[in-house]
Amino acid sequence: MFYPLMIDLNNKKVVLIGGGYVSLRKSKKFLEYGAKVYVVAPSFQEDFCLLKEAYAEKLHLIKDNYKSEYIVDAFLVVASTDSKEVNSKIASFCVEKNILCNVVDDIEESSCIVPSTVKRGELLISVSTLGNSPSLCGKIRKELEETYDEQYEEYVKLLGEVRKHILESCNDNKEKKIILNNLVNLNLKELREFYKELKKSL
Ligand SMILES: C[C@@]1(CC(=O)O)c2cc3[nH]c(cc4nc(cc5[nH]c(cc(n2)[C@H]1CCC(=O)O)[C@@](C)(CC(=O)O)[C@@H]5CCC(=O)O)C(CC(=O)O)=C4CCC(=O)O)c(CCC(=O)O)c3CC(=O)O
Ligand SMILES: NC(=O)C1=CN([C@@H]2O[C@H](COP(=O)(O)OP(=O)(O)OC[C@H]3O[C@@H](n4cnc5c(N)ncnc54)[C@H](O)[C@@H]3O)[C@@H](O)[C@H]2O)C=CC1
Repeated sequence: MFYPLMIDLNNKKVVLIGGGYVSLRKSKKFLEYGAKVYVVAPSFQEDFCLLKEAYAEKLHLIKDNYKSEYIVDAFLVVASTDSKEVNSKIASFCVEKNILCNVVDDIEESSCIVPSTVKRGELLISVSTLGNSPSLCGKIRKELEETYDEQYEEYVKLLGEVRKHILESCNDNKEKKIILNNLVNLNLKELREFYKELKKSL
């Protein structure tokens, strides 16, 4: 059973074995979330060069076939070669060493899988079908991107600011909860006004 959990990957060592399209897509995402990314493969999809230019410090490309020495100290490993045998060997090593492992061609051998995500600043929405249909994940993600548009970046940030002030200034727990519950019924314009008034009163 997969438990939905948010993991801080900042400066964590993530190793992807395989340098194809799937590895490229996943590497980009890990880099966006601050991981130190190592990719091991005998040959790389050409866009890895562009990614290396953008993330000179954080991305390391190692031209070699898989060897366990590349993953022994990893926090998270992605087995993303086009060989079932190699991917399976990587997965077994990770089980033995207690390393999180995402196997791109076998959910049964994966100890973690990657959901689709919509990120609007500090609002993060994830969608999973537990491997039944990655295409449905993509479809739902696109629908959510329309419902939760770019405005939500400012909206969630403001909610966070207002909440901080209310937690500091309101001592009545019941009242505090009612205010916080009702805040999310304001639209962005109303919330901006509310925040302006709140700051004036401090
Ligand atoms: C189990 C899992 C393991 C993992 O990778 O973590 C897995 C496994 C496999 N994917 C396959 C295929 C495709 N995957 C995508 C896309 C995504 N795949 C992602 C996650 C996951 N994929 C995990 C489960 C997620 C869940 O269901 O909750 C997403 C959400 C996140 C990400 O990878 O970043 C990202 C969507 C990004 C977005 O659009 O938002 C597309 C679409 C495309 O490429 O256009 C296709 C082709 C169409 C199709 O198959 O639907 C195959 C068959 C390979 C083969 O042909 O043999 C396997 C292996 C198998 O099924 O055994
Ligand atoms: N989880 C997902 O979202 C998806 C998974 N897949 C699966 O992912 C696998 C990989 O797909 P692509 O990236 O498109 O393949 P690809 O053919 O573009 O890339 C495969 C990579 O693996 C490398 N490789 C092969 N043997 C290796 C070894 N011993 N050590 C290190 N690297 C090695 C190759 O050099 C190449 O860079 C497919 O077999 C498919 O089953 C495919 C689509 C989506």
